[in-house]
Amino acid sequence: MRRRGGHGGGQEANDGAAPPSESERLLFGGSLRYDVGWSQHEQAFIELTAWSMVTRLPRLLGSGFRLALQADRRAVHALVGSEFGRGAAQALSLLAINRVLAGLVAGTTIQSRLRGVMPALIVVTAAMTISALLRAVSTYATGRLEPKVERVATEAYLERASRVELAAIEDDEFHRLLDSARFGASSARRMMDSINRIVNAMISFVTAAGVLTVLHPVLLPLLVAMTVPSAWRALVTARRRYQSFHTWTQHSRAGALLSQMLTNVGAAPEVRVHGVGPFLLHHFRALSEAAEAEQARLARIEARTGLIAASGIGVATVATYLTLGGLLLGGAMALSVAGTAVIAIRTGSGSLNSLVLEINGLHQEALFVGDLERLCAEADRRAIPTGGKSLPQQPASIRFDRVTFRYPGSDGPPALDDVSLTIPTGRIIALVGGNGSGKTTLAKLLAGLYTPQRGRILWDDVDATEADRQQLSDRIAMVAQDFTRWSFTARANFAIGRPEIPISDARLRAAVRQAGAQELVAELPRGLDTLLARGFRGGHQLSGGQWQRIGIGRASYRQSQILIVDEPTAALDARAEIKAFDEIRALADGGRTVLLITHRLASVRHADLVHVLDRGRIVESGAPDELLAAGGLYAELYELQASQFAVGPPRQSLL
Ligand SMILES: Nc1ncnc2c1ncn2[C@@H]1O[C@H](COP(=O)(O)OP(=O)(O)OP(=O)(O)O)[C@@H](O)[C@H]1O
Repeated sequence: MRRRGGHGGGQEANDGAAPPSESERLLFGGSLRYDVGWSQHEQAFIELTAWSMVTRLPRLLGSGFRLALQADRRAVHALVGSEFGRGAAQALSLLAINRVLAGLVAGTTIQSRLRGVMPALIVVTAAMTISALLRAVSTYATGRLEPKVERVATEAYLERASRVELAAIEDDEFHRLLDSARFGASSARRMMDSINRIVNAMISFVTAAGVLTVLHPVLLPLLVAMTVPSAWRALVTARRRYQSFHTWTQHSRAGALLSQMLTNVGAAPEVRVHGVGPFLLHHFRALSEAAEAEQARLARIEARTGLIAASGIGVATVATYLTLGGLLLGGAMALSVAGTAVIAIRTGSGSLNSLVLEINGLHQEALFVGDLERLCAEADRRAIPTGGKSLPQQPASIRFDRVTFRYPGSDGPPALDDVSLTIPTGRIIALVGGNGSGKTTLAKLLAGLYTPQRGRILWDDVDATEADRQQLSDRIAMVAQDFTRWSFTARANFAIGRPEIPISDARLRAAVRQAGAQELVAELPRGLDTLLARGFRGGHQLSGGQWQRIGIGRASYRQSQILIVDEPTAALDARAEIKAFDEIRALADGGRTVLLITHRLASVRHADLVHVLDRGRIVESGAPDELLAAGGLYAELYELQASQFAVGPPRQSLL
C-alpha cells in the first residue's frame, strides 16, 4: 500500500488536504484526515459510478452470499427458497386474479359467474396463504442469518488482525484498512436484510410494470424516466459519503481515543490530579465539531442534490401525465384504462424508486464488505508465514551476524547497526546500554517479531528468517517492559503464557513459586480465581510490583527454552528483586537461556555474559568482571550507579 500525492476527484477530495486543526496539530502532530489519493480507495471512489455499480454488484453480492453460506447454509437455502417461492406465489395469484376479473364480466347470471370464478378464487386464496407462510419462513431465516453473518465476518476480521506481522499492526496504512474494514461485519449483516427488501420491491415493480406494458407500451419507459433522478441522487450521495468516511476514518478513531481516555481506569488518577479532564474535553469537542462540520457540509450538498433530483422527477412526472393526456385526446386510450394507468404509475414508480434506493444501499453496504475483503487479502499477504526450516532441538548458541535493522517507515539511523554477538544457550546474557540504544529491538529480533534488513540471526546454522516461525515463538517467553495486564483472573493471567495447552495446576504452582508470588496469590480475596481488573464487579487492584510478579510468573508458566526479560525487576522491592534474580539464576542452571535487559547494573553481576550497546552498535562484550576491569562504557555506567550509594557529603542543590 502506497500513498499517492494527487487527489481523487473534485471538490470533496480536496477536503482531505484541509489544514489541520489546533487539536490535530497539538495532540497528533498534524492532520488526521487522509488524503483520499490513496490508490485503492481512490479507485473504489472512481468506480462508484452507475456503470461500475452494475458491473461490480454481482461480485460484491457474491461475497456477501459466500459469507452467508459460511455462516448458516440452511438458513440461506430457506431464505432463497422462500423468496423465490413467494415470487412464484405472487405471480400465480396475479394470474388467478386476472381470471377472476375476466370471469366476473363474462358470465350470464351472478350465480354462474361466481361458480365460474370459484376455482380461480381458491387458487388466489391458496397462493396468498402460501405467500404468507413463506414470508414467515423468510423472516425467521433472515433473523437467524443476520447475527451469524456478522459474527463470521467479525471473526474473519479479528483472526486476520491477530495473524499479521507486528510490523503490519504498527503500520498506519494497515490500521486505516483495519478501521474501514471494521464496518464490513455490520454491513454484511445489513446486506442480508437489503437483499430481502430488494426481492420484495422487485416483485411489486414487476407486477406494476406488467400491468403498464399491457395498458400501453410507452408508459413503461416513462415510469423508468421518473426514477432516474432519484437513482442519480442516491448514487451521488453514496459516493460522497463513502469518500468522506475514508477521509475521516482516522479522525474518528482519534475522537474515540480521547473519549476512552476520559473514562479509562488507568488514566483516571492522572486525569484527576493533573486536571486533564477539561483539556481532553476541549479537544474532544474541537475534533467532534470538525466532524460535525463535515456532516453539515455533506447535508448541504445532499440538500442541493435532492433539489436538482426533485426538479428532474417533476419534469419526468409532467411528461408522463402529458403523454397520458395525449393518448386520451388522440383516442389511443380509453378513460377507464387511463385511470388504471395512473394507479399503476403511482405504485410502479414508488416500487421502482425503492428498488433503486435499496440496490444503492446494498451497493454501499457491499463496498464496506469489499473493504473487509481487501483487509483479509492484505492481512493474508502480511501474515506471519507458516512452515519453514526446523530449528535445532538444543542449539549451542544463537548468533547475530552483522545484523542491521531499521523500523519500517523510519528514516533516522538504524535501531541496530551492524550488530554481531553470540548468545550461548543455557546462560544468562545481559544487554546493557543507555535509553534507545537498541536493547529491546535486539530482543524483539531474537523473538522473530521483526526481520533484519541486513545480516542473519543464526540458531547454530539455521537462519531464523527461514525457520518455522511457530517453532521459533514456541521456544521464547517474554516479559516485555510494558507486558500486558490482562483483565482476567490471576489463573488466566498465568496460564495465558501457554494458551494452547489445558491449564495444569502443577505448572501453575511452579510458575507462582518461580515468580515469588505465593504470598501474593494467598492474599488475593479469591486466590487464583480473583479477577485482576479494575472497573469490573469483584475486580481486584494490584500494585505495579505485584503485576510484575504476575508477568514473570506468566513467562515461567510458558516453560520455554529462552526467556527474555526486559527490566523484570524495575517495580520490585529490594528483597523481591534479589529473590527474582535467584529464580532467574536457577532457570539458567536448569538449562534455560535468559536474556536479561536491565539498567540495574548491580543485577548484571548475575549474568554470564554482558553485551553493551550504544546507539545501535555493540561496543563491549564479556563477563561482568572483565568489563569492569576493562574500564569502558560498562565500567563507567557501573561506577556512576555505585557512586549514588556511596556515603559522602550531600551535593549542593542546583536550585
Ligand atoms: N516500534 C518502533 N517503531 C519505530 N522506532 C522504534 C520502535 N521501537 C523503538 N524504536 C526506536 O528504536 C531505537 C531503539 O529503541 P529500543 O526500544 O530498542 O531501545 P532500548 O535500548 O530498549 O531503550 P530503553 O532502555 O529506553 O528501553 C530508539 O531510537 C527508538 O526510538
